Amino acid sequence: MTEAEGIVGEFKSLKRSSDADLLAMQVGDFYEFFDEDAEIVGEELDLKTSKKSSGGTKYPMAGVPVAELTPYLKALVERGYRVAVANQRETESGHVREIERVATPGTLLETSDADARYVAAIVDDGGAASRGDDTYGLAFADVTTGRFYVTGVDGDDPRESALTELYRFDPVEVLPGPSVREDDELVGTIRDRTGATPTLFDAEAFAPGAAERALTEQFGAETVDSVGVETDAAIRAAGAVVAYVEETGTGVLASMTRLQRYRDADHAELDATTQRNLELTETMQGDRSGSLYDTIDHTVTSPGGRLLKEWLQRPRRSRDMLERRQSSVEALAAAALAREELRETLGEAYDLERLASKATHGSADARDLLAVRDTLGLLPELEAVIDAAPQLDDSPLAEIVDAPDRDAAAELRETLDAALAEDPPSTVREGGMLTRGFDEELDEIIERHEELEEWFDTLAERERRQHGLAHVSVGRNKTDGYYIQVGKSAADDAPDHYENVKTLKNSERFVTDELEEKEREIMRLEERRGDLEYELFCELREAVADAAETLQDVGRAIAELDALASLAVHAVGNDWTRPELAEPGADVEIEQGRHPVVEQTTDFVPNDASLTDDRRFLIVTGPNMAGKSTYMRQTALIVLLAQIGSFVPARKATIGLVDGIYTRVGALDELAQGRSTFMVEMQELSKILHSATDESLVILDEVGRGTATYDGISIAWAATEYLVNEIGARTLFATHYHELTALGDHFDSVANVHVAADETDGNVTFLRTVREGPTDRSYGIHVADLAGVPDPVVDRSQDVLGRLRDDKAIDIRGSGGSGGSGGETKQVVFDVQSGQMKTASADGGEASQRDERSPGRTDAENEGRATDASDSSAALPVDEDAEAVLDHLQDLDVNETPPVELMAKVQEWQNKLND
Ligand SMILES: Nc1ncnc2c1ncn2[C@@H]1O[C@H](COP(=O)(O)OP(=O)(O)OP(=O)(O)O)[C@@H](O)[C@H]1O
Repeated sequence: MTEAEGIVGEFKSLKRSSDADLLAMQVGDFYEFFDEDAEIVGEELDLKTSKKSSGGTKYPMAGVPVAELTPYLKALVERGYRVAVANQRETESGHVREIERVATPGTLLETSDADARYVAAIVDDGGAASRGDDTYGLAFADVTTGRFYVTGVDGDDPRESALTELYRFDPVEVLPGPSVREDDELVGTIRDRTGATPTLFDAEAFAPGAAERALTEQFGAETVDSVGVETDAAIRAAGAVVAYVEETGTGVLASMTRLQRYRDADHAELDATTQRNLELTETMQGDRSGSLYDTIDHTVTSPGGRLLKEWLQRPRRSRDMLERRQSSVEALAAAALAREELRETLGEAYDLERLASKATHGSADARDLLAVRDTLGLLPELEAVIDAAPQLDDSPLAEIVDAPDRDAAAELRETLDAALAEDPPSTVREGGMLTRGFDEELDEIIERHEELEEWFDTLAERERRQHGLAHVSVGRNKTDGYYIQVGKSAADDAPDHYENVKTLKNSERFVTDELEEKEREIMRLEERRGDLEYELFCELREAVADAAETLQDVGRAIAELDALASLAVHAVGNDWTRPELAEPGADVEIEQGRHPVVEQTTDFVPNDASLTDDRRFLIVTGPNMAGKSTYMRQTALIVLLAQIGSFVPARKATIGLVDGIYTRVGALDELAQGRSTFMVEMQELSKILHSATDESLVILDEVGRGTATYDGISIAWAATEYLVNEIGARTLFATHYHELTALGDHFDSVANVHVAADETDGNVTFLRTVREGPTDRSYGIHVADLAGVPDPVVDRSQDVLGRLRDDKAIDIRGSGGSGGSGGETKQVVFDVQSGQMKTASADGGEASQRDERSPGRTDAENEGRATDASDSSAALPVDEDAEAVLDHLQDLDVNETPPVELMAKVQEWQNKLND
């Protein structure tokens, strides 16, 4: 077998032993890909492929230098490949190659972006699903920082809760458990919502026994017990993630020191839809810029930024902890100079969590350790800044900086300080990383090395003097080693013991025995120095890895200070105030509140919002574009900000804490996912009606808009009753269905407000002011005009609207309209009973039969009269069919009928009436 055959054969058998998509195998100074892998890599990365002969066959081959593997690996993983990496080791019997790791999206350590990279596992509690009370277990590990979270979700809609958790962590790779992987729809939704790559990991790893073993081995049985990972599914998910991280060989298990179980009782529920609707981390268009996070983020470190984002996505419910954050923000807001000093110091911090993780998997170099040293060194500085400012010193900030194990941190810092050279190279094998005085043997080597260097440095001068040589110099290069170089003109004077090794155009190169001996010595020293330094460096790196937990604590303290300072900066710069926090479920009262994002770019008109016992449910009306959505979102955002411990954009605010914020806002285009907009709207409504409690905040924007007017009104009406009677959530409900404002008269806790607009001589001015009571007009046509709808259409709609208002028949313009024949003008009336247009005779025909007191209005009539629900059936025209429909309607229990069924029924009745 030739060498090449051997290598391709070895490649293939290694490849077979792994389930990776591609294999990069080290062959000397290169990582090589062969055969199909070479073709894929060549194509994906635009890499040149060559041919390697093997057993009469030519195989494609592509290679990258060992030192340059990282960017290639990253690019391949980002394109969705799992890449196994086989390294070459020298043994007495030759090269041995073994797969040491598999790089996958979730275990790719070589990342430069600041966001966390989670690998997640999701486990379905098996057979329980059929009993309708299934539980999902979820685990998340960020291999770049060692963070590890685990949870179990159940409740009414565990599937949705599981998806919400996944959306929140936004993993890059997901390991679906055995039954989840058969659930194509779930796996598809996970992929759609998170963009994570699903990986089918060994089903065995998800088995309860194996998973529990992996978990206790990693974190210790006591930790697992005390953290209370009680559900089987959670243990299975967590165990599988541990096993996966171990199997992919990243070597970061050691940095996963803490198992964090988060309980939902600690957090306010904020589902994926609401996070999107409130544009927390990206806008509805998917831009980061213009999101709440983007607006309020003034952090100066990436861990600080990560933490602030996490706070926004996971608001808290504990008043105590929030008030502590508030006090810190308040102190930082008051002490401007100290705050800036603190931020300046924080700005020098490196990402300790990431560095700890790099140290544990052995990829940290001396510069990384220097970064650890310097960042640890910031702790006393931060403490000094806090100590020196009385406001800060009296605040919880002092405890934050004191929380990590300060002695351990100081000790590690000193060790690193005593060891590391000030400007180390990025290589770890060639010496130069450690400082003098750290190791005696190393010092001796360095000293002797310096002596020899000195000897070489002065050699030319000595030779010149001793042998009277002109034009002599001493140099060193890779091929010739050290040499004495003499200019051509003086070469003849070279002494006899000079041995010529090379002739160049203008000079000759010589060596001497002494020079060669010194050269051998300096090479020996350099090799020894490289080895010794590497050895000592590895010990040092291990000491850092051993202190991973301390580093994570310090990193966390720095992140927290940074996030709090960021909140203070924003509060001061935007005139925000500290909200008063009240009991869960208590009143929300906001004076002169503003929208935190819109106020950045607009001359914002502040508004009050008060959700108190006699007005827990606000119906918000007002013309299109008036500012209803803005008003509702700003209320939700102010509550959210209060629940991360931030100040809020308002003159004054009291926030009764919420256990969750639920929103149903606008129509997202989900048609791509094969669901109709109205179906999505109803699913979101259904989720809210299932999940909200009397401690929740609910924001509904135009529920029911996506269907026929009557269905819409009915659903909105029934949902309101349910929210008021059964749930009692604090709610803001914007609607164009003027009919709903009548609910204010029926329920003590329902109140009407409207966003005001002025109309003078047909010109509408939006006042952006929220006033009590329902609106009287809608101004939809004015908005159409603003939007550039052609004048004839705008004018014509004015005309139609006028006729509708006056209950007059409308003439159908043009010819060939439905029922029209050749150019003749027809008249129609809008029959409010059927929701249909009916052709009218010239004298008003059917129109005259209409019941003038009918309550229903069309969309275009929203500005119309309030409905008196109580007499709405009083004078309906009744024929046999209509009577049957009415009977059905009366018998129907709206609360008990699913929306889809309701739709079908309404459709059926309409058909009947049309017939
Ligand atoms: N209080 C305010 N001060 C200044 N500008 C505002 C205020 N409220 C809303 N706006 C601006 O008014 C515009 C319309 O607001 P918004 O979308 O909230 O209206 P809307 O009543 O919900 O409209 P529609 O009924 O058509 O959905 C937005 O561009 C917004 O920035």
